[in-house]
Amino acid sequence: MGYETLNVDVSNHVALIKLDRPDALNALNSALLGELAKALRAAQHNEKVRCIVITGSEKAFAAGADISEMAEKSFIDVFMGDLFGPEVDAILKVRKPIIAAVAGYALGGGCELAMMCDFIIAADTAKFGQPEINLGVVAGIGGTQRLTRAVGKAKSMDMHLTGRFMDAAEAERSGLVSRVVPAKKLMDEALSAAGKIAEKSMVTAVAVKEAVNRSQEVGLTEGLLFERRMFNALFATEDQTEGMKAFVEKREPQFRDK
Ligand SMILES: CCCCCCCCCCCCC[C@H](O)CC(=O)SCCNC(=O)CCNC(=O)[C@H](O)C(C)(C)COP(=O)(O)OP(=O)(O)OC[C@H]1O[C@@H](n2cnc3c(N)ncnc32)[C@H](O)[C@@H]1OP(=O)(O)O
Repeated sequence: MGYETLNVDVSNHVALIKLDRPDALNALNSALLGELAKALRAAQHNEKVRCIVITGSEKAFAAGADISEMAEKSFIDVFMGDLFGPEVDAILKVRKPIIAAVAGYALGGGCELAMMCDFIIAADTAKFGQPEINLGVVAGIGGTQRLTRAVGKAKSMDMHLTGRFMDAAEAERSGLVSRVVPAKKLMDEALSAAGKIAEKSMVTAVAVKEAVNRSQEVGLTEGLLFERRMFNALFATEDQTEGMKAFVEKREPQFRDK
């Protein structure tokens, strides 16, 4: 499947999706977003794919929505056209784990895209920001909500109001990213993590993703109940039987549930 604005490669049960608009620092225009939605749907439906990695270039994961494209839009265009709504639905419907491998700029929609992934591995060159205020808008696909949940009100308010960027070290300290690696090792680290996930039980990985995401949506009591029902349910799977039997028999499990 050919793409104009992405490079997609599937190997070792991992789909690597590389944003490829280098001249615009991977600015997220409608063409790229349409192709990204298509690539994510393809990865979700491809039985060979068990984990997804989204990355950009050394200089930019994505420098945000494409400003030149947005500059032409009116209120009616964005309000009645549900600008970016379908694309956001596309990524949030993906049940397989998605890792964001971020080097360089992840700004505005680029930071929001990374935060919609399940976790972020950052190069030491990564710079995160929600500088929409400079353009006369607020973040439009989750920046004020997900960044605040990730790093707390103070830092989120600071970044949204001043438009300042957060470097990789601050992003790790703040809990926005799960780990920081030297830029040259970013892809090795991200693909290694994705490979490890791909070796796990698929049904269990999907359950983990749903349970952890639910913690961002509900209170503790409801979240604990959801987790408990998910734990109970997995005892109905062959992977739970195989996983626990393999441990007792001191051998590697051979997971099979999709
Ligand atoms: C299917 C799944 C998808 C699910 C997720 C959906 C995502 C949807 C995305 C839309 C989100 C909308 C809501 C969002 O909150 C709104 C925004 O994102 S607003 C944009 C926020 N970003 C910015 O404000 C950053 C703008 N860029 C800069 O400040 C600077 O470029 C920089 C990043 C600091 C780098 O500076 P420099 O190194 O000096 O480089 P240049 O500025 O010269 O840039 C090089 C080249 O790239 C072009 N460019 C850079 N950023 C953008 C951009 N955001 N849009 C368009 N073009 C951009 C720049 O114009 C230069 O091009 P040239 O002039 O050389 O032709």
